Amino acid sequence: MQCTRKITEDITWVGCNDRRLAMFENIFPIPRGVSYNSYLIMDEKVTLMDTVDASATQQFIENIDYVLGGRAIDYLVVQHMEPDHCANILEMMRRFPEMKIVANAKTEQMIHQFFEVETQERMMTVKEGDTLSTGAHTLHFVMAPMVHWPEVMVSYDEKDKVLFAADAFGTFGALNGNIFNDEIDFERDWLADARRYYTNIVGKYGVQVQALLKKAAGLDIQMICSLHGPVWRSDLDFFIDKYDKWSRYEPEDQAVVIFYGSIYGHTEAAANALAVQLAEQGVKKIAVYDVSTTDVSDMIAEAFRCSHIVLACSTYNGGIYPPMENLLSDMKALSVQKRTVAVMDNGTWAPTAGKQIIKKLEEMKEMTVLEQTLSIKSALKDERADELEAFAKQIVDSLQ
Ligand SMILES: Cc1cc2nc3c(=O)[nH]c(=O)nc-3n(C[C@H](O)[C@H](O)[C@H](O)COP(=O)(O)O)c2cc1C
Repeated sequence: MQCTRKITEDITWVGCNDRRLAMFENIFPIPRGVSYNSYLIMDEKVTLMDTVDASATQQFIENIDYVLGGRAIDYLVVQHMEPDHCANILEMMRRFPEMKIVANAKTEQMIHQFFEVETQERMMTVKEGDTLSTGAHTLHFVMAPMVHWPEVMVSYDEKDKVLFAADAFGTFGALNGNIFNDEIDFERDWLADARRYYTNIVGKYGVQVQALLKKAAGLDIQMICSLHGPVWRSDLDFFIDKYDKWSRYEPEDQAVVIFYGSIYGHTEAAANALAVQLAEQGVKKIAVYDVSTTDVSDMIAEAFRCSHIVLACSTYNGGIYPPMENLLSDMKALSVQKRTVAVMDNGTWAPTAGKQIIKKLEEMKEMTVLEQTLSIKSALKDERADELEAFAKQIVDSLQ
């Protein structure tokens, strides 16, 4: 049974949903699944925009067969060579022997790396600024290197004013029939996953995302069709603003997130006491996470969202408690920067985690480490309430 939706008069979503995959890229948990989006442009010439993951081939074929109604595909535009989008290139080549692959030179090279295939007669190589007319529609190709991978390009359809955005503006989460942003409550149900997708997958490449946003600003875009998640056809500025903020590493909220790493619960108790102290001093919407039980991708997303981060950590074999060390190394790898950080540590004989955490923060860009640290010997005692209050106050002062 086909499962498609019309996006415009000529363009149809022929993508697929995956609610079976547990880990996207075999690393990110996706309890809400994911969609692999692909789009068919029915014009004088028929164009397919990317394909889908190998696991979704059967549904994908049913979708395109239905929309094609016996016609053949003339062009396959390959915007991104990650296997969740390119896995069906060979299948399309076999089914449509006259079909040309429209892609840039880097993409062609990757096709040969991934597949055993002869492309000489099949390639239509494009570069920045090139166009492809399919009849009423004209696609403009815009290179977007490292807006996830080096070969990435996006395509702008002049007629329907659609930006086919490759992985940009994507999100985790399978589509539940409602594929348009105005059919869902994006902010309530999708934003956290969109943030987690962006920050963990593209977060490192803020400079390249900024370059793409600048190029896109010159286009009259009425619709954004990403390779994952909903199609945007209204309120585009909401999502573009998020991308702008995330790629400039500006926090979305003046807010405090506490990440604690605790073996036996005493550092956890201190983190909870700090959260209460912050609340008493007027801070709202405080977030607290246990680094041992929270997926690091969720914490990265929260680090991008919040202006202030508290790291509270037990010392472990003379080092930083490993789940906290993992978070710190991910923060550095994904270029988390421009945050204010307060550090609290614990140790029963030589609490050194705090110093080591600060050293790691110094390796990141523009991190402001608050002067006052709080070092605990095994358990935080009531007699140190004033110290905890002062530790909280410096955070509150820096929030203003
Ligand atoms: C395997 C292990 C290694 C530890 N290594 C150190 C250490 O090197 N230095 C230290 O001062 N405390 C060390 N500790 C003590 C922890 O930091 C201790 O659990 C903490 O002081 C109490 O806080 P918690 O209940 O939050 O874990 C270690 C504890 C464990 C279980």
